[in-house]
Amino acid sequence: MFDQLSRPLDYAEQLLVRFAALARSRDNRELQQGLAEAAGALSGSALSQLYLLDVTHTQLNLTAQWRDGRSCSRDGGTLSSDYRDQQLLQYCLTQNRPLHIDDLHGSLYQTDFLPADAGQWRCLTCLPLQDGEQHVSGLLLLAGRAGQAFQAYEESLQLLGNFTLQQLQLLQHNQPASPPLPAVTPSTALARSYGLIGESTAMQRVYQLIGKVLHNPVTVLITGETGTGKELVARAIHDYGSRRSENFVVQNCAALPEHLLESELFGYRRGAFTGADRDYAGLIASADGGTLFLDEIGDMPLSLQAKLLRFLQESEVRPLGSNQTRRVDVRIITATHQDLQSMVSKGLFREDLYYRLTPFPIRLPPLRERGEDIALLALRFADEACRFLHRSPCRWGEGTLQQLSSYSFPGNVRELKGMIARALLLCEDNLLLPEHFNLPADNGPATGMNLRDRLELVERNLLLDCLQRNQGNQTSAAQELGLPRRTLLYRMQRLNISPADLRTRERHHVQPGQ
Ligand SMILES: Nc1ncnc2c1ncn2[C@@H]1O[C@H](COP(=O)(O)OP(=O)(O)OP(=O)(O)O)[C@@H](O)[C@H]1O
Repeated sequence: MFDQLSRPLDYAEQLLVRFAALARSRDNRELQQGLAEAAGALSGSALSQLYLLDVTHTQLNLTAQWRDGRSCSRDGGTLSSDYRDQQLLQYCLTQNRPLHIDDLHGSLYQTDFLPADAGQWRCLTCLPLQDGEQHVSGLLLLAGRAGQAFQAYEESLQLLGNFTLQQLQLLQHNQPASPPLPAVTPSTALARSYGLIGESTAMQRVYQLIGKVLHNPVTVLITGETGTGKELVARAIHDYGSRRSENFVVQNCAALPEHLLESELFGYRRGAFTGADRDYAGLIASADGGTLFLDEIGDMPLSLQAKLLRFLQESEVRPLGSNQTRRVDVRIITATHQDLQSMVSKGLFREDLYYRLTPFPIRLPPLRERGEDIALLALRFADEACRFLHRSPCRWGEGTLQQLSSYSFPGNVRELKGMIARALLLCEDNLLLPEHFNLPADNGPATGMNLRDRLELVERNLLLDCLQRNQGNQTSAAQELGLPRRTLLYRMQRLNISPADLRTRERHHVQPGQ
């Protein structure tokens, strides 16, 4: 474990001291901060961060940070981040594999979860951490401004991190139960809601549908706008179904370029392509006996769709570079915010795959169709957040919940959850008032576009601007954006940007900057 270190005995001694200090700690925050500090001090990294998953395992929160020799957990206001937008963090969590990046400038991954830094971050190591039940529940991240090798610390810091997570679990078990929620009496409906919040008729219908597929392996397609809880439903089907003791594996099909997605899903043999330095079984094989959740299935490239269809028909995988197939028993759940049927009619999605994926669709209603759930969700999220922040339960000022309930939430439940977390940090004396939610005066669904559509529009315009500035030269545009060229091409393909778009734009627009 210590063979790559220059002074292994000194290091082992310091490591023991840190283990002992963490074992003595009886306070959640102190434990988390203690781990971040220990990881930074032991590895000599300029930055160390600890991320922990919330109880639903869908939200990743930055809970402790140690930077340049001091703790700074409160630096950036709220430190929560939705990890689905952070491919690097998501990769380590869902694959349970450490990731080392020596040169962040040439990397494919976004790293905007790192604090802004004048000197810029050069290298990074991200380690998945497991709790007492061997579930991946957090991440320990190290970053440096100079080229440093953190690999040597991987094993020992992972042990220290796993130990800390187990200590946190022990502390939690010993804590008294939190007081009951005001005004919300748990109803029988909640008991049948598979961990999801909502008592509206629309959500009751969703619970009924979930109940129908728990104990059979039918393929399920979950549709709905962004942030409506699609992944949560997929997890519920797995967690409450007969496969719960096996793996639940998640892959976002929009998160990786085609060739990477293919090798992630189907695996590869050593030497199958440059960089394949070992055998890798792939996600489908690792979900054997369990469930594979393919999010954003509408973004899966056509050639890969053919391969997925073959897998669905034959239940066999063949890793890249291998001529041997392996039989697997995997339940597939897919999700999309797109209209797959119209994609089929436009030739963007295979019709045969569409029929294979949709024997049992579940549509998740947007929050504006179940306004009566908003207050319930808000109360529960506020309670969870107070517990997380070690505060007593908050109070709600007059009219606050009513005002919240009349907002149309383009970002759905995710937006509501973020709003509550922010309001709790802004409020005084634990009293939530309408002004803490920063709701726009007029919030009609005026544009008809949801958050994702709006973000895509911004990204599309940004890429077109940059391409136009570089006279359509993709290499220079990629350089200006600090992206590898293949990432730029991949994003252009996703956003349907073609040379014709650029020509049309040139005819109708003045040059950017003029
Ligand atoms: N009914 C619900 N009860 C409790 N929490 C919910 C519910 N619906 C969504 N959430 C929370 O909202 C956030 C977004 O949920 P989730 O990621 O499952 O949505 P999604 O539809 O898969 O989003 P995307 O389309 O962006 O992938 C998560 O933090 C999740 O825990």
